[in-house]
Amino acid sequence: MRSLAVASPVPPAAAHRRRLRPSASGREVVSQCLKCEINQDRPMGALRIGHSQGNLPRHGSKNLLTPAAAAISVEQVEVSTYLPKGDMWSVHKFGGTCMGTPQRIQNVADVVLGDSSERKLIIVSAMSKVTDMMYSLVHKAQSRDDSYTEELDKVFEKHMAAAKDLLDGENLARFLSQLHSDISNLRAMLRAIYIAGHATESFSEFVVGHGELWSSQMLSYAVQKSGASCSWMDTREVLVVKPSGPDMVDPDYEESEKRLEKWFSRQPAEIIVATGFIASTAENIPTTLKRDGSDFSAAIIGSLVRARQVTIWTDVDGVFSADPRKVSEAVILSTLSYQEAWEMSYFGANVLHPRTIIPVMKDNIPIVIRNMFNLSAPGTVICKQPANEDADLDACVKSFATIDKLALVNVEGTGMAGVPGTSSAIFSAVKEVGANVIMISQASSEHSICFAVPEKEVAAVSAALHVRFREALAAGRLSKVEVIHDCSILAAVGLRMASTPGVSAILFDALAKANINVRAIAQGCSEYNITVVLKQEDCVRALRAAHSRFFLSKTTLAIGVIGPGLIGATLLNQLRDQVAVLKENMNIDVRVIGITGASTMLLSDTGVDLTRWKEEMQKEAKPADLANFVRHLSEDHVFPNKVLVDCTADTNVASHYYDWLKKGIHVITPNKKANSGPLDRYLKLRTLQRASYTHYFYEATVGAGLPIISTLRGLLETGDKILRIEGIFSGTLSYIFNNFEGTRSFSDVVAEAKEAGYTEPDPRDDLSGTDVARKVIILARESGLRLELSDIPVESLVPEALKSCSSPNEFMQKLPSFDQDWARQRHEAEAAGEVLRYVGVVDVLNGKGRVELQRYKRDHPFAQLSGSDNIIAFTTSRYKEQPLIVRGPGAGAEVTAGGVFCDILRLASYLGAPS
Ligand SMILES: NC(=O)c1ccc[n+]([C@@H]2O[C@H](COP(=O)([O-])OP(=O)(O)OC[C@H]3O[C@@H](n4cnc5c(N)ncnc54)[C@H](O)[C@@H]3O)[C@@H](O)[C@H]2O)c1
Ligand SMILES: N[C@@H](CCO)C(=O)O
Ligand code: NA
Repeated sequence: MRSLAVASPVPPAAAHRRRLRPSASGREVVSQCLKCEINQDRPMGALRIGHSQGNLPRHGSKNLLTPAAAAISVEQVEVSTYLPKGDMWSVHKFGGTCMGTPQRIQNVADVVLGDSSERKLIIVSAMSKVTDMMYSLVHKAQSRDDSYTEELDKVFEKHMAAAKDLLDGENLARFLSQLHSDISNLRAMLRAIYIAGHATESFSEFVVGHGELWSSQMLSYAVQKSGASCSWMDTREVLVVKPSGPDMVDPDYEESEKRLEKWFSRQPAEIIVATGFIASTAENIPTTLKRDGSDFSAAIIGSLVRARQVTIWTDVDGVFSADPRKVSEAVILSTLSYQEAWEMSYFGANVLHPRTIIPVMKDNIPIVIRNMFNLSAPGTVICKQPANEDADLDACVKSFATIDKLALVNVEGTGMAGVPGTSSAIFSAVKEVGANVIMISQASSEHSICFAVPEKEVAAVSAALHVRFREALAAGRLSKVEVIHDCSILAAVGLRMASTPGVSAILFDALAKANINVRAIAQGCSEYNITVVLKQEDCVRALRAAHSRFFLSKTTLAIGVIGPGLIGATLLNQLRDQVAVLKENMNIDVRVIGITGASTMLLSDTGVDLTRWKEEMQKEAKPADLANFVRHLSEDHVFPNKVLVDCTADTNVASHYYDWLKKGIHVITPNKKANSGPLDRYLKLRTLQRASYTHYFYEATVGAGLPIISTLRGLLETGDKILRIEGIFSGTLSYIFNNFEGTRSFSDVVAEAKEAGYTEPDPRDDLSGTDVARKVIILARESGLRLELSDIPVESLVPEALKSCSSPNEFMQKLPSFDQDWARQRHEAEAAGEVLRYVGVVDVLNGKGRVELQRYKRDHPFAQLSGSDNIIAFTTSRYKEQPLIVRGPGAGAEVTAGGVFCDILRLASYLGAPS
């Protein structure tokens, strides 16, 4: 910690002897005549000050208003108390909302008293809305609008009411007498402005500064009530500033420090409550610190006393990692470097104005942003970044910000390369039309240069460039001056970011995965920001994608479940039981943000409560509308990665996969319809999948949760050659023939399979062999064969007479009449020492597939199955003598939903989740 800069050589007793008491009129601190003071120029001289009220003083030829609109006389006394500096001081600034009501002012007093620092300097803004009221008074008076008088009355009443609530006894009387006097001075002054129809800058600055005078006096009395030693400071006596541009001032530190020392020598209280916002010029004309003035006051004063810390009290918990209105998952940052705070405020983040940071930055004084209305929030500390802070990649990025309503201008042509002066010519043309260039990017080939300007300025810029480069364009040295409208900037802000390998990769990867196109990129050498230009319509999505990649769990998936039937519902329940574990162990944040059935749908922005999705579905659901459902998933939420899980058996739903993938929505499904549908559609879908960053997984379409598709992929991708795939692919038919024994009837066993959840929604899809044929086609296509479903000869087990049944129920009712036929077939096989098995074959060598009922000897592996077992044998170049066999339950709710869940995690890991 820093040591004391200046210690007091004078014992405290001496200090108190010289201290000025509050004047009879109620001013806690009596103003000194600054002009005389300057003339006398006695560095350590303290002043004894007389005080009279009501007159406007005259200095030289100028009609001046002293800080408190009070005329004063000055006489000298010797210096007795020096201003101590350093760690003993803490500075607090309370904004207008913190001072909004008497109760809040009392809360502020309590916070001040609760700070155990040895010395405290408290800077306050005017009560909320008062500064605006004061500006409006001036505005009305100079526009000769009589109503300024009523407005002045309101200002008076507001402060009187607040004071009556907050104070009592002598303090109240003092405050009210001062308030009366100030208001009557203001009335006179506003009258003068009204008559003149004009207010000079110093007149209006004088008027508006009263809000701070009153709020700070009330606070200082409130603090005094507790018996604490507290003085009130009118910072116009201390803070000296000089104009440094339109609506900007620079502090004069040296002069301010001198004046502060003198002020302190007269009032060496432990707590000083001071006005924010107001100051005076070197000529002692009252002025203000302009926008965000009180923060600036606090920073300057903090620097003058070399404070331990400056705390800015406001109504938010601290500085957010992104605009919380756009990114609901934005987090409060615990620390920020001064430069990061600078960058962020440039991008419009509600941080401190950059100039507020400068005074404290030079002394490395931390600024803490705290919430007055949530004292438990630790806030954000803005300080010098410790050099040894661990270089965690993610920690490099502190926040994201966006700027909308921009246009990119692209100047292109071969005549630019190696020609010095082109960029100067471009930007001087831009300057002539007064446009503000927000970002510039030029690739080193020098054939083009592009820059971003506000959309409203681009027409003028473009016209100016066309005029400036008319000849170059005509001669073809420049090929075009192009404008790209409706752009936004996304900026990532962070110290060391630009110099840490991998940060931009993560950023661009997140954008790519969210399917966002980047139009231009700029990264300064300043290390503090990477700027990308993108289409405005993509901007919020890009912001969320980038933000969630760096700030949320590493991989966030927003899921839409279509078809909460047997598999869909089971999946939702499995997710319910596992999401917390995934978040904790794998950093995967899974949110189901929509569920749609055939008739109703449930939408959520942040995630359905999976413990009660069924009730919600009944209570909150809207009529199902797939287009709206998909729109919700692609637009209405903060999550960058979206996946639709199709748990229907619907061909129509499957026909949308292509469009969804194109929109950047991943697709996961146990529905076989897309992969076994028309070949051209299938190929189109797969081509798109391969060409994009969007994923399509369908492991559960074959063998339910068994690793069939992934095994086949593994073989193919490592260069093995598939010769033949053969197996029992139907859980239903496996179950039926495994259990069709003894005295049991065929129809009973089918009903059992249906009951167990093995069958398709319509069991005829299983018995007809269609379901198996679809699986054969899926594996055949996966192996490279270009077959249509109709190319697969299928032996159907559905009796001809039942094919036309109108419903699955009717079919099930009529099935028993065919039990006799089935019993006969089975007995014939048994007599030969064989069993019936329904198999599918992909004959890759001959480019064919088939599905048929076959008889196998009792010792054949296909005869050894039980339950709903699937068995799939891959014969390949590597597995030629003995096939690679995958066996296990190949249907049923839990295993199928488990297979779909597995695909969801596969997706998460493709998107960057840890393995
Ligand atoms: N059951 C299994 O063992 C198993 C195994 C592997 C694959 N599959 C496949 O899983 C899928 C679901 O099977 P299931 O057994 O859960 O069937 P199911 O009939 O129980 O569920 C399907 C659900 O989808 C709904 N639905 C139908 N059309 C819809 C639409 N257009 N929009 C929204 N919802 C719609 C239905 O109302 C129903 O709730 C099927 O494609 C099936 O082939 C099932
Ligand atoms: N009905 C199918 C579900 C698995 O795709 C079966 O029985 O195998
Ligand atoms: Na599978």
